[in-house]
Amino acid sequence: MSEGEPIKCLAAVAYEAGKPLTLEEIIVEPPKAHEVRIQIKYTAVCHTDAYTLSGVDPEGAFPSVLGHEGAGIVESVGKDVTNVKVGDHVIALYTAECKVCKFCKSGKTNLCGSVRATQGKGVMPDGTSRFKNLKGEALLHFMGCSTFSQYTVVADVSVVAIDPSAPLESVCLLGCGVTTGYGAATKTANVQKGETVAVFGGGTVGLSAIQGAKARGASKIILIDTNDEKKQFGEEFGCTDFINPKKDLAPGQTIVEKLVEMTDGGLDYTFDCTGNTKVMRDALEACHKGWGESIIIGVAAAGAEISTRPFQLVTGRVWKGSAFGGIKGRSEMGQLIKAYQDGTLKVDEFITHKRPFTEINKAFDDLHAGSCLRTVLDLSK
Ligand SMILES: NC(=O)C1=CN([C@@H]2O[C@H](COP(=O)(O)OP(=O)(O)OC[C@H]3O[C@@H](n4cnc5c(N)ncnc54)[C@H](OP(=O)(O)O)[C@@H]3O)[C@@H](O)[C@H]2O)C=CC1
Ligand SMILES: N[C@@H](CCC(=O)N[C@@H](CSC=O)C(=O)NCC(=O)O)C(=O)O
Ligand SMILES: [Zn+2]
Ligand SMILES: [Zn+2]
Repeated sequence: MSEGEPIKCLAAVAYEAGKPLTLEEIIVEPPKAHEVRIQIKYTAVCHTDAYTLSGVDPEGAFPSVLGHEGAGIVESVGKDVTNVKVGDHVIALYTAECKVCKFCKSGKTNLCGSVRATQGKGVMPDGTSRFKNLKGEALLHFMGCSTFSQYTVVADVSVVAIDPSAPLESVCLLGCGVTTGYGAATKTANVQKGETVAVFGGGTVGLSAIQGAKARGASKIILIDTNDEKKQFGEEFGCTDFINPKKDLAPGQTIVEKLVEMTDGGLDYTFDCTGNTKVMRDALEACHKGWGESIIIGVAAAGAEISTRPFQLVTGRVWKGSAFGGIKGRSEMGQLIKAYQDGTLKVDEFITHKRPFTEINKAFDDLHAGSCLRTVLDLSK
């Protein structure tokens, strides 16, 4: 029984920006009150992990244990934890849901204020870390999850129990990418039957937005990606058209002009799933005058800013953002799991690569290949 005791296990530690992760044994302390220790079984690598490791995230701090798209089994719980118990199958939530804070009670957002401040500093709500290396140096947490470790500790508001029959190897993707894109289309934008949609960036997030738009019966779903390999993926998830702006535009034509021409004046909804601020501008300006809404999902580096002519907004286009697809993790994850089990939500189709945990640095390399959507790492290997 490891309950109440520190656990020594394998983790991938980010010691320095821009450097590979170091696979080493670390010590994971037992959970304190309102904390949960999870044995992580599977984790995927999201573009945001690479973004933070690259050093451009204003909240990125080192040394830390990255990873936020993971699933596992509760090993032990601290005092006063009531929402999960030992043995539960769980998904870690980088967007907490406490159900009692101003945000949670507002009915207007899935953002939760309960642990966000300490989460952004890489510590648990009491201001300390549960991770240390074998030299005794504290290691920071990441996004309230730190799934690149065989064991992690999270706040109780940052974890949801799921149906144990759902394969953890697949549903770990609901911890970020799939939920984010699908929710952005079905919740944040709330796309309706017959509406038109353009998605910039055909990674897991963009393809999930396409999947959500298709589920809602969108009449036209255009995927824009600079990589032709994404056309086939786009079609598999439901896009009706594909544009590679590097080669599919007429001489002198802009992507905005092309999209406006294809949609009788512009899109009802556009989604940025690239993190590129120039793309964000195009996505806004490709919206229909009077009502088109552009949803920013992509994460941009420290110092990057968006711009457009205010006239674009004066004339009725709307700029919005979406975190974790607007999904409240503890209340709504069950519905997504069920949709996956019913076969109405594609998840397995995003797993293009599988690797043992010890190959985690190769999984970061995989991200740069057009053929890779997600690499799932098995933490038992
Ligand atoms: N708001 C939120 O809650 C979340 C945000 N994110 C963010 O969403 C973004 C997408 O994540 P993910 O799907 O994992 O990332 P990927 O890198 O897998 O997907 C991005 C896609 O956009 C393509 N792309 C890059 N530049 C352009 C461009 N100028 N025009 C069109 N397409 C382009 C990329 O092509 P290529 O590979 O050739 O560069 C790639 O196919 C990231 O910024 C990530 O950090 C992720 C999860 C949650
Ligand atoms: N830390 C960054 C911002 C990073 C960011 O925007 N994260 C997204 C999730 S990305 C998942 O893969 C998000 O949900 N943000 C909301 C939040 O509360 O963090 C910075 O400081 O710019
Ligand atoms: Zn992510
Ligand atoms: Zn809350």
